[in-house]
Amino acid sequence: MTGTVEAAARPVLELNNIHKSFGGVVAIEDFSLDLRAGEIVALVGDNGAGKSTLIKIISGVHAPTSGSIALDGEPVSFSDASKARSSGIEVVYQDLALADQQPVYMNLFLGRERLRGPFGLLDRKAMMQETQKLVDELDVRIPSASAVIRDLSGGQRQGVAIARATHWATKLILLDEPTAALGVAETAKVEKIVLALKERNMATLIISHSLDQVFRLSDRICVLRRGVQVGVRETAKTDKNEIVSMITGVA
Ligand SMILES: Nc1ncnc2c1ncn2[C@@H]1O[C@H](COP(=O)(O)OP(=O)(O)OP(=O)(O)O)[C@@H](O)[C@H]1O
Repeated sequence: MTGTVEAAARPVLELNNIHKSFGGVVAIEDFSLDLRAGEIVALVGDNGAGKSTLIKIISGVHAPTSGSIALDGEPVSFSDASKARSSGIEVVYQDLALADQQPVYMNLFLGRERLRGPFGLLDRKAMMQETQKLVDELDVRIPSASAVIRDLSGGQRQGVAIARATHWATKLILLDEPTAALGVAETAKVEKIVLALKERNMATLIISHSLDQVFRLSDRICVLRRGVQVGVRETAKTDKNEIVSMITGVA
């Protein structure tokens, strides 16, 4: 039992003193944050604060100039995004990377298809069944696992993208403005799916420009200002005024 408690308390992701420059531009100056299983942390900050750069560092797209990253207590250094993916980190971007002409189940397994038999044929039945189970669990409302992506609404597509990330992520899901392109009703549905990630014990980091959304979804809020982590607050113990003044630096 003690072991379980310790495992739950240990951060899934630790970012320590991350710094990132692009030539002369300092995008991240000094950033540290821990993320735990089953929690949603919102990353907020003004335009250009460095939020997307951080997501790209965690997901292996950019290497930090200095600083260290640990996953489950083990130091990691990803040479590219596929290394981060194979370590259990998945990203959902605002502009979806879904194949429009393909059915939902093929998108779920894109590049990682299930094969069967000696000739390595696509195991469509297994992929469809797994997809259906997952979309049911996450309550992603789509007509069926074989529906074609182009026939789905924006919210349904984003639901599929999050389901795909959930299927492959073992540790961490990064959501970069997942509802930026959606209307109110669709946003509400996607937020429900994001909240369901907590029940799957996933650690989730979400970038959002909507403070209303941040307060609906997150357990903690991490504020970034000009590349510096200026504070982390428990959502239940702060309010919008405090977060806005942390974002802007104006008390
Ligand atoms: N590949 C790059 N080359 C040079 N500079 C970059 C690069 N990527 C980001 N930057 C710079 O780093 C800083 C942080 O940018 P970033 O996109 O991470 O901010 P952001 O908080 O995600 O902003 P937004 O909310 O507008 O998306 C900016 O000054 C940006 O111009």
